[in-house]
Amino acid sequence: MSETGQPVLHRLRELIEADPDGFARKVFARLFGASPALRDMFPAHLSHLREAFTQVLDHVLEVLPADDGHDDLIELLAQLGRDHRKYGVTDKHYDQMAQALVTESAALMGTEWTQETAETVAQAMLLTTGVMRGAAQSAPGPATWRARVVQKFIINRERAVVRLAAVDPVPAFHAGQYLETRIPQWPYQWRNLSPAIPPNEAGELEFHVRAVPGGHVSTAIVKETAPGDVWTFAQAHGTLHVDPDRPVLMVAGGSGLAPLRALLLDMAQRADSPATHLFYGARFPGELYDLAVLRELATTNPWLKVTAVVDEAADPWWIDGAPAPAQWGFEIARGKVGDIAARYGDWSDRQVLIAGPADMISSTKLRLRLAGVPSDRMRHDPVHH
Ligand SMILES: NC(=O)C1=CN([C@@H]2O[C@H](COP(=O)(O)OP(=O)(O)OC[C@H]3O[C@@H](n4cnc5c(N)ncnc54)[C@H](O)[C@@H]3O)[C@@H](O)[C@H]2O)C=CC1
Repeated sequence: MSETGQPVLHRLRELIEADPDGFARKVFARLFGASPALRDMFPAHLSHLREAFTQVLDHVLEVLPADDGHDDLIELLAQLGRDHRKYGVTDKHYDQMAQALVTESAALMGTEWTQETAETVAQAMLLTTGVMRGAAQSAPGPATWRARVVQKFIINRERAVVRLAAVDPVPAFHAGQYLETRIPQWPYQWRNLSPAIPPNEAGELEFHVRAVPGGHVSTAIVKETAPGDVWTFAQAHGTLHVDPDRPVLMVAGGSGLAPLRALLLDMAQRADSPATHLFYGARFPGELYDLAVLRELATTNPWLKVTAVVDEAADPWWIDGAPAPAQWGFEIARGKVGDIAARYGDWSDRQVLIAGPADMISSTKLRLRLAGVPSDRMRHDPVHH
């Protein structure tokens, strides 16, 4: 960035900050005016999109004139470019976006818009969209791929297990990662879902889903998904993994078991799996439906130990006829799964993997840190509150 460029981008940032959403609205109006078909690729309500857009733009205008942070900015923009492939965004749209950004910046800067200002702003916007476009172009594999629902099991009124078979070639991903997922009932919504089995050559996928209160997509999966539905997947993300040279502590809350289960199934196929203790928590005994599978895994894999944890001793009326978890032979503790795990023993030499609801992840981390586990040895997926 040239020295004269710095104040220009600072000034533009300041002007946008006065009404970021208004600026975003005008940029998108211009963009969708140039490419009406693009509007159809996004959800009906664009407030989230505008919010994400203004955050990124603010970050760009802050970091570009700064002395450092450029590498992280480039990586962020590259990731954003790869993320946008699933919306059908093409090269032409990046040109239109850069143009819309420059035109709206000019309108906002009014009399401050000189030839030099114009050049600085155009350069910044072309760099931003150029990095996104470049990353999208060089991303390996297709933007999206599909799989068909072949089976669905209703566990109880809130939970279901869904099995799918891929209809397209499956891009490489690892056990423990999560996939950007779209279901036909909510065609514009993407959600991150963690497969509960490792990727395999047959292209089989399995998901364990709880209909979270107010969650449209998870509720549709539990209530409406049926064999024959075609789901669309985009990128795989996440860095949950097991290092073979250190014993493992896993803490799973509810459907957070999914990625850890995929890792355990993967570990069961290897010879060098480290000693692993899994704490599997649910609110009620009747929700510990996966203990049968874990029993089988633990029986054939002596490195695995499982402790089941429940919040409540008895099931509510709506959990009816679930098998009693004691029959699987695991110890069953009562309390919050993270508290029980932290109190159970000395984990200071362990690598720790945590998955589950956001509050469960943060409280489990805190407990374990107080119990002597270094933070940098605990892994979990990004948490969105
Ligand atoms: N990769 C991951 O980390 C995954 C995360 N999830 C997340 O899990 C959630 C769904 O899980 P559910 O089955 O509904 O779990 P749930 O609400 O039934 O809770 C299950 C366990 O988490 C513990 N827990 C819940 N809230 C807690 C809190 N505030 N503090 C401490 N412990 C708490 C409970 O004690 C229980 O043992 C969704 O929000 C979903 O996004 C789901 C799959 C994968």
